[in-house]
Amino acid sequence: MSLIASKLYAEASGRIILDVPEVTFERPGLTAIIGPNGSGKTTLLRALLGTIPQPQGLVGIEDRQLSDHSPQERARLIAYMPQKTVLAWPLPVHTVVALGRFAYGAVPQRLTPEDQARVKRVLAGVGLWERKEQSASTLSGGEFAKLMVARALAAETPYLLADEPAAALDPAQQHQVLSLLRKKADEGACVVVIVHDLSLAKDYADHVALMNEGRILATGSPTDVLVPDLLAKVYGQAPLIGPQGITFPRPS
Ligand SMILES: Nc1ncnc2c1ncn2[C@@H]1O[C@H](COP(=O)(O)OP(=O)(O)OP(=O)(O)O)[C@@H](O)[C@H]1O
Repeated sequence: MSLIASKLYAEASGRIILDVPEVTFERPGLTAIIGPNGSGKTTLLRALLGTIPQPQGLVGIEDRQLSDHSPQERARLIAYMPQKTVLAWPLPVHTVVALGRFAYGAVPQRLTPEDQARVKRVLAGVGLWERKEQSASTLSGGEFAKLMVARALAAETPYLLADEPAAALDPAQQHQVLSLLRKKADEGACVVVIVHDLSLAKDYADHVALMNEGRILATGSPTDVLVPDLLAKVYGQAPLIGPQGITFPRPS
């Protein structure tokens, strides 16, 4: 089982911002999408989800076109964590996570015992269970990012697309969040996650897709893709790759 997309394409302001003839994301598995700012990572996820219309493009999931699934089926199939989330109302933390159960017919004030257990489990998993009554609008940036992870995990979808879920987090919390996503993949899901920290890609991903100028330049295992020559092509300089991680030297 997998998510297979073909002929994904987008232009903006007369410029090609996405051109992906074919890409496959394995299930189970965790794929890290890496690439410099503006290389098309978010555009790729949005094209997969259909929020950027794809007249020629095809996105197949579980042997059917994503567009053939009803909205409720889609919500049970694929969860999306956007890079920026704005909450319309100052809802308590536990209610925000309960929203992740909507596809199962949950109403926040009347959760089934199964919904309640799931909400508790995911909030505890990101260390926010004690904050369940706090208004989500008062959480710190990092706490809010973890809340979004909890909401996505509450949906229990076999596919999860996450756009920089670790960007606002301190190093320890980054590992906590990536570990949760890793666990989801180990439990059978297809997790596609955009990360900027190449060490996280190396530590947690089964597959890495390297993007540049709207195209996927390379895909493969972290060992295949996270190599100095390839990375230097897109980041402009070769990183230092060692047991402690992948870092870029100060520009001289
Ligand atoms: N609606 C739009 N109009 C004009 N340009 C756009 C539009 N949407 C995206 N772009 C451009 O497309 C390019 C790819 O954007 P995208 O958000 O996919 O990059 P990214 O790799 O996710 O970047 P980052 O790492 O900075 O989040 C960028 O140069 C962006 O400015």
